[in-house]
Amino acid sequence: MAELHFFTGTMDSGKSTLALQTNHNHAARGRVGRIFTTHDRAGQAVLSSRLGLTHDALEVDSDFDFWKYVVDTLTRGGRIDYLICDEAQFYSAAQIDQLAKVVDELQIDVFAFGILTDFRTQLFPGSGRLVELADRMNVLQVEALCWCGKRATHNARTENGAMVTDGEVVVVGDVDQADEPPADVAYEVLCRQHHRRRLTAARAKAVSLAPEPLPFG
Ligand SMILES: Nc1ncnc2c1ncn2[C@@H]1O[C@H](COP(=O)(O)OP(=O)(O)O)[C@@H](O)[C@H]1O
Ligand SMILES: Cc1cn([C@H]2C[C@H](O)[C@@H](COP(=O)(O)O)O2)c(=O)[nH]c1=O
Repeated sequence: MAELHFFTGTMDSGKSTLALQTNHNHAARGRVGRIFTTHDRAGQAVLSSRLGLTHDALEVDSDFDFWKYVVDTLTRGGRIDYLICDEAQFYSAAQIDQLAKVVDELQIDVFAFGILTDFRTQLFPGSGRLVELADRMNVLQVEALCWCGKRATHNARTENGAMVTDGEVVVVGDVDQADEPPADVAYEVLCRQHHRRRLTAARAKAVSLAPEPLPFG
């Protein structure tokens, strides 16, 4: 039986790497797949992993119809055994419904990868629909870590080094590896407590270096 799989984790937890590995393993056994992504950091129509691997992909724009694409391909004699769908948080709820229909009606496996929540801690529409519809939901085993050492569960956005909670939902960017000077817009993965307190690594460092008044008069 084909299934709709959803693999999720924070930014930088290895989702795109796993997407490429999944494709590699299925292709190595002679299965024929299609790779989709949207708004990848590396540009249009490419799926990229921070480990350096990339693969050509089909770019999913807002009016792309997965059901129509697959049915058209099969009707023209093409073969599709599975779909790899990266950055699935950016897909619309309707596109996730199309993926579920592809699984149920055409017995084609779908492997979707994406972050659950945005920089405001709210579910992306595509991810929310995947949580509702997926046969299997898997949280990535490689844990991204907050600066404090706890498991990172949230994606923070920083602007010029300061964490923000207002702005456009979709802004392509990368995790800020303590860049100096900080990027205009970057991301940092945090545990919930430090996301709530807006305590990024840079701010925690600044606070810890601030001179402390002695407890004497
Ligand atoms: N230089 C490196 N050496 C080993 N692992 C790395 C290196 N750079 C990145 N990684 C691994 O790659 C992961 C990010 O992979 P990626 O697939 O791009 O993540 P995601 O798609 O979830 O944002 C990191 O969590 C880390 O485990
Ligand atoms: C939290 C958040 C992220 N994004 C963007 C930033 C990146 O381009 C992708 C996530 O990619 P990754 O492979 O999981 O690192 O999403 C965004 O647009 N809005 C957000 O709130």
